[in-house]
Order: sequence, then structure tokens, then C-alpha cells
Amino acid sequence: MPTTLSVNLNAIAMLRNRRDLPWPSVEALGRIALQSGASGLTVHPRPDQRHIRFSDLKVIRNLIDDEFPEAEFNIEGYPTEEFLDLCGGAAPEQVTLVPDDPTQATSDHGWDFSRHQAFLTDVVAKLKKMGTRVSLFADGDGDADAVQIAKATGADRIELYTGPYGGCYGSPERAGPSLEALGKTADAALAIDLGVNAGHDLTVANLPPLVKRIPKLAEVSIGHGLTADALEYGMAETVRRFCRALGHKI
Ligand SMILES: CC(=O)[C@@H](O)[C@H](O)COP(=O)(O)O
Ligand SMILES: NCC(=O)COP(=O)(O)O
Repeated sequence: MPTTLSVNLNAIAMLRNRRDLPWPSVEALGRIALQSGASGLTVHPRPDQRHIRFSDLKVIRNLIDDEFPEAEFNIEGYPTEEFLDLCGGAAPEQVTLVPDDPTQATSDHGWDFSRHQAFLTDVVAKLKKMGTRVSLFADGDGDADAVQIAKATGADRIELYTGPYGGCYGSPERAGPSLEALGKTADAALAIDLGVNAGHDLTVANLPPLVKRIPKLAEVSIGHGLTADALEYGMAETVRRFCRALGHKI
């Protein structure tokens, strides 16, 4: 079974929020993603709603329920009471817990599992009661003890934080060890029946070595690089459409 792709809509939402206009539409782009082979949609609502707005969650839930019942909704974030209420309302198939501080520009580390074990155990139990799969954002540093604690919280999966790997891809002497550490973390998780997802700064270029090293990788969630490619590869046709709207014979 190949690794599934969940398309993260945060970057689309951030572009939309530049204006008080409904485009680009997270619903329309989410639909295209699911029509084109993605297995799910990911959002990471943050407390200031600077990209995904809380009102987007119902729209995405309805899109999946009405048009793509096989698809999965993955909600990522720090488990505040507000976040858990949002999850209760949106009934995602998967929740990914991330140790983000509200002031962070983006996610940049996994959980300190020994420090937060009791807190995570409590939150995981609450989410499992809602019927959702739970994944925990984890550093891919090869720490098998941390993976054991992640499993002990009751979580179903970890999501490997691939930012450092993405950041040094193209430099074999740095990316090689980083990939191997991710692989070792995945091996430790899979050996104790803890599923493995991955995400952050993944691209068309750096995905193939990752899935080769971790063939049982269940899911990747990708937003920034995928949105950048969508703009680049969609630019030519879009410019042609605007030229046609001006009467150019293109
Ligand atoms: C957990 C993770 O790596 C992603 O959710 C990432 O934080 C995407 O959100 P932004 O694109 O808004 O940073
Ligand atoms: N969980 C990672 C994610 O959803 C997207 O991260 P990125 O591709 O925007 O870096």
C-alpha cells in the first residue's frame, strides 16, 4: 500500500486572508486535491486564525462527507480546550497533536515525550473517546525511548517532523544522516506497532528517498511545497486565461 497524501490547506488559506474575498477558496482547492489523487485534507488552525479560520472546518467536513466519503480529514494543532472543542465539532478522522506555541511562525519541533507524557495521555484519551485516530508530532532523531513513551500515551501514530531533512536536502553529507535518523525513529515505532506519518517541508524532490527508507510510511501531509508547485505549474494556463479575457488570441 503506497504512502497516502494529505494536502495541507493552510497556505491556500493564508493567501485568501490577504483580502476580504472568498478566493483562493480552500473548499475549491481541497476538491481539486481530492479529485486528483490525494487521500485527505489537512489543516492546522492556530489561535489567531491567520490562515485556516475556525469556520473553514465545517466547510471541509461537509466537502468530504458530501463528495469524498473515503477521504480523511486531519486536524493538526496544540491541544488547548478551544482546539479540542474544534475537533469535537469537526469530527476529523485523525488529529495530529503538535507542541506549537501560538507565537511560532510554523511548527519546528516534536513533543518532549517524557516531559509531557501525562498531559498527552489525558488528551489522547479524550480524542480517542471522540472516535478519532491520534498522531503525535515527533522529532526524527532516532530516539527509541521517546517512541516507547509516545506509544504508551495511547496514540495510534507519530508524525515525523521532516523539517531538518527538507532543509538540508540537496546536501548529501547532511541529508543522509538526517534521513537515517528519521528511518531509525520509524523503525522503532513500527516495531511496536505505532504507525508512522511524516510532514514538513516535503517536496517532489525529497519524497522519493524518504519513502524508500520508510516503505511503511502511512501518510505524508504537505502544504507549502505543494502549494508553491501548484502556483508554478498552473501559472502558464492562468496567464493565458487572463490574456484571453483581454481579447488576446491565444
Ligand atoms: C505540523 C506541521 O508541520 C504542519 O502543520 C505545519 O505547521 C503546517 O502549518 P503552516 O504551513 O501553517 O506552518
Ligand atoms: N504536517 C505537515 C503539514 O501538514 C504540512 O507541512 P508543510 O508541507 O506546509 O511544510
